[in-house]
Order: sequence, then C-alpha cells, then structure tokens
Amino acid sequence: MPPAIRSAAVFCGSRLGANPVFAQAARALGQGLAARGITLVYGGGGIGLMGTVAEAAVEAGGTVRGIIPEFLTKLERPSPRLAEIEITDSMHSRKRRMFDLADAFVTLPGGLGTLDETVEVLTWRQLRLHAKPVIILDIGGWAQPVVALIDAMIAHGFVAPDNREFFRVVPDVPAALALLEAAPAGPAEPSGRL
Ligand SMILES: Nc1ncnc2c1ncn2[C@@H]1O[C@H](COP(=O)(O)O)[C@@H](O)[C@H]1O
Repeated sequence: MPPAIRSAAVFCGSRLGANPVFAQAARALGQGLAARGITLVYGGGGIGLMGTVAEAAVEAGGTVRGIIPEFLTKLERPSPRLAEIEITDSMHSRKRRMFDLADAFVTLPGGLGTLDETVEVLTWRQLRLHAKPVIILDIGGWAQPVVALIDAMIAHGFVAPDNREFFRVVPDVPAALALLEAAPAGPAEPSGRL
C-alpha cells in the first residue's frame, strides 16, 4: 500500500484578492493541513494569500517549508515566524524544489504566478513525469475560467480528454483536505525525469 500524503505544495496569490473568502479559505487550508500533520510547502512569501496560509499553519502548530528565490526575498518578504525558509538561486530551482518536496499540489486563488505553477505541474503530469494529485480550489468562482480554458482546449482537440483526470476541482477546503487524506502518495517520477 503506497504511503499517505505527508506534504502538499500550495500555490496561491501573492495578493489577498478582491474577495475576503479567498483569505478565509487560505486560513482554513493552513489550519487543516497542520491539524492533519501534512507539511505545507509553499513559495515562502509573507504577503497575500501565501502569507495567510503559512501563518495559519504555523499558528496551528504545523510544519511549514518556505522556498523562495533570493531575488524575491525583498519583494515577497518571508514571514519571520517561519522555522524553515530555503533560499534558492532562481525561480526555476524554487519550483523544482517545491515539486520535489510535495506529495500533492493544491491551488488556491491567485494571479499569473499561481496559474503558471499549476499549469506546470499539469504539463509535467501530461508528460508522465509524476503522478501526484493536483487539487484546484474553486473559491468564489476563481477556478471557473481556468477549467473552461482547459475544457476548450480539449474541445478544440489540443488536449487529450483523459487529461481532465489529472486534476480535481473542489468547492471548499474540507473537500480538498478529504481528497488529500484519501489519496495515496504515488511515485514522483513514474516514467521519466524532470
Ligand atoms: N512565472 C512564474 N513561475 C512561477 N512562479 C511564479 C511566476 N511568477 C510569479 N510566481 C510566483 O507565484 C507566486 C504567486 O504569484 P501570483 O502572481 O500572485 O499568483 C509568487 O510567489 C510569485 O513569485
């Protein structure tokens, strides 16, 4: 039996967004991961939803691993409350490190960086480079246009219909936590290397 999910990388905005439900969800996710003993891996910033999810996990006694490129430390200001912050030499090494440390990926609302990170793990899944769960939280309708775009690419014949199975969209944090609890941690690289 494969081991359970022990860590989850959370991708989310470096801003709080326009709707307070985004921060409420980020807080609930941080608390929920901590309560389940799931390590939060995230981009290391102390601002926006990134800071919210990390602070909530720390306050709830969880393990948090922040990974941030050196050039962003002034811009995204890691929280001084983080026990563990890893400084990388580039954005690419940050993303690679987050990928390596995570058994699963969870996307909260965010901007272009959040979208990039989410799409990247989906493309790596498409290339059979990993089989880790990808869970997208549709808070306040944020995920609807993202899912619509992917569905349109399937309809236009650019994405295989089966690839729709690579991610799950859930309406709230309890549903995301339930998926994490139910999922086995698959092999990171089933048929290739990044
Ligand atoms: N191109 C990017 N690739 C990966 N990560 C990125 C990129 N641009 C920004 N980021 C990081 O993602 C988070 C969230 O950014 P939002 O744009 O607020 O969603 C942040 O840490 C960015 O540094």
